Amino acid sequence: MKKISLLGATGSIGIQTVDILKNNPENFHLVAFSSGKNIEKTREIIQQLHPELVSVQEEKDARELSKEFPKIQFTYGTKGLVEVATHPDSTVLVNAVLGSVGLESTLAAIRMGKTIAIANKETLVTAGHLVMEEARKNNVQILPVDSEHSAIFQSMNGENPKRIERLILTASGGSFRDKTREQLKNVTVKDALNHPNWSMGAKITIDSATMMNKGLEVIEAHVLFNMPFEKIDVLLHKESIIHSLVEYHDTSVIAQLGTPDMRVPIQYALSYPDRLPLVGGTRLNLAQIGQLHFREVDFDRYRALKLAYDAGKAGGTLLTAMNAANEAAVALFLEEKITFLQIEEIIEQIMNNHSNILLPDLETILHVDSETRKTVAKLVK
Ligand SMILES: NC(=O)C1=CN([C@@H]2O[C@H](COP(=O)(O)OP(=O)(O)OC[C@H]3O[C@@H](n4cnc5c(N)ncnc54)[C@H](OP(=O)(O)O)[C@@H]3O)[C@@H](O)[C@H]2O)C=CC1
Ligand SMILES: CC(=O)[C@@H](O)[C@H](O)COP(=O)(O)O
Ligand SMILES: [Mn+2]
Repeated sequence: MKKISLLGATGSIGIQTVDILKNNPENFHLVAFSSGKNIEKTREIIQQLHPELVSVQEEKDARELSKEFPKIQFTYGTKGLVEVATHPDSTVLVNAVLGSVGLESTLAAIRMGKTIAIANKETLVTAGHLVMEEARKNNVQILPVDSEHSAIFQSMNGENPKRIERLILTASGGSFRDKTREQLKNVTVKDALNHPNWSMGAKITIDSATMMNKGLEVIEAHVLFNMPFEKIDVLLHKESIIHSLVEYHDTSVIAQLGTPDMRVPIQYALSYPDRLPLVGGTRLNLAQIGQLHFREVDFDRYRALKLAYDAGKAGGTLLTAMNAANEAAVALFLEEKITFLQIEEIIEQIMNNHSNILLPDLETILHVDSETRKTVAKLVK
């Protein structure tokens, strides 16, 4: 029986994780979870899985819930995320919270020796070197949940990492993959939220449309698999059936395939090194699909992807600034305060004006993160 702490239980990844836990009560037990502002969903999860500790975003919600559920302990805010992540009874942390707010709790859980199943890519982008260094020191495994990284992880199983020639991340191209840059000028939030293959949270769906999602994933792959950026490629593959590939030095290419269903990588990270049957999973029928398509990525069309490679190669606080600028700009786009193309313009402006600090400590990262968000807010006023 694995005992689980879950950050971001009310989100897209969180809800799918909860489903897996519900379907496998003999394998997993939810000890503690966090949510944000969705109190209805928080109640539902409490009633279904009876955790010991729950953290919400606002203090007032924690107070209200503790009246309703007197046997459960409630906490809130950033300290609440840390309390959930470090609950003494859990051995695994599933980090499915959105954004760099997940950083401190991840580091705290690693210091407690917990296995980390990580969907929260912003944490790995903003402070990958700190996370991996802490994991090494504490002999902790960081297991990928992101579909591409899970595919790479599965394609590396039993292989010697020194024999890898390159990692190939597949990209669907997002909601606007068939549009030119000219056509992107007038796209709406509603259009951008219409991902062709995946049903996900709003922020990552916009990231897919700008291709910043793939940029964050290139950096995530560099961090998780210790691979230089020159050996990480992106390949457009509109069907999202091949979830990513690893090419070896003997020219062999090993990939992981499947119908687009995030429950597969989530469950694999939870059951690793075993595999469990997926309740309600859809089997891949390649004969029915008939054809898969591949295309080289155009860095002029997908400027955000180029910016992410640039930040990745530079390293340091430029990564934090890029990530925070993206988080802030996407939030503004979702509030209809800026246009779609302004997202990458803002990121580029922040990156151009940033004085980079290499190998930053946690305090520096948190400072750059919050200052960048303030600068973006001022730029848009
Ligand atoms: N969705 C997907 O299929 C995939 C997602 N990922 C990554 O997983 C992470 C989560 O994505 P996704 O599930 O789509 O996101 P969602 O927006 O659907 O969910 C985010 C979760 O985080 C909570 N949350 C947001 N802000 C805060 C905050 N400030 N404090 C505490 N909790 C907060 C939300 O709470 P509430 O809703 O209650 O307010 C919710 O539980 C992201 O890093 C994303 O890139 C990676 C691969 C695929
Ligand atoms: C499901 C998942 O892992 C997402 O990150 C997905 O990859 C988004 O798809 P694209 O970024 O390829 O459009
Ligand atoms: Mn992904």
